Amino acid sequence: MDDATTSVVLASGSPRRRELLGLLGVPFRVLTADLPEISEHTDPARVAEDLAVQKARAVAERVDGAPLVLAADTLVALEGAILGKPRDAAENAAFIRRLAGRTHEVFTGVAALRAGQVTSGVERTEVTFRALTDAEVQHYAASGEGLDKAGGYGIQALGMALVACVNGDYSNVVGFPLALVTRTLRAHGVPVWGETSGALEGA
Ligand SMILES: Cc1cn([C@H]2C[C@H](O)[C@@H](COP(=O)(O)OP(=O)(O)OP(=O)(O)O)O2)c(=O)[nH]c1=O
Repeated sequence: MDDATTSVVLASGSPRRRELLGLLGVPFRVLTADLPEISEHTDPARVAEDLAVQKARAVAERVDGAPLVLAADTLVALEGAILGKPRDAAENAAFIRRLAGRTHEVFTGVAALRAGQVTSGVERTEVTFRALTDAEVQHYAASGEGLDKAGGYGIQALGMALVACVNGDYSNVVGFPLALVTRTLRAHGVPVWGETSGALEGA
């Protein structure tokens, strides 16, 4: 397969997504587009998928040739409410207080677009926070770690200390569900881990 059909553009400014896509051994470049994260949907799974498609489309408009443009969007849902990124430390503390002692869902939508053809999917993981004291909530919010993250926490760093249990794909919580991304890349003919076409038939 030549380079034109296997080249991948990651439509994301997230360092986590860059790192996780790197684990799959897929060469890629990064291109981002600023867009307001607004969806006409209300169901969290549909919102995450829709925003991923919007991000992929916005970047695809700016690329030459026909690379595969890959985008993702992560959000946290608690009892029907969607928690995006907190505006400041006070809102971050409010998010963490709401999540404490409860189970919430993390949805990441993944979209892949090439030459106007888009495929998309969504992954869901349940995360349960342990009960937290007010001092713990304040300590975490003051760290600033959660400010650029959906739900106001990062499970891959200090936020790990808030978590009692994870049910589902861990990489989905970090923002890039590797099993779904692998399936998506293969469906578009992009080899993962240096495999040759057909080497992992049916995987
Ligand atoms: C819940 C959780 C989210 N996150 C991150 C993943 C996403 O980067 C971010 C959610 O915001 P997104 O809007 O999904 O992504 P982004 O703005 O960081 O990057 P881009 O749109 O350019 O791709 O929250 C973690 O890193 N750890 C976590 O535990």
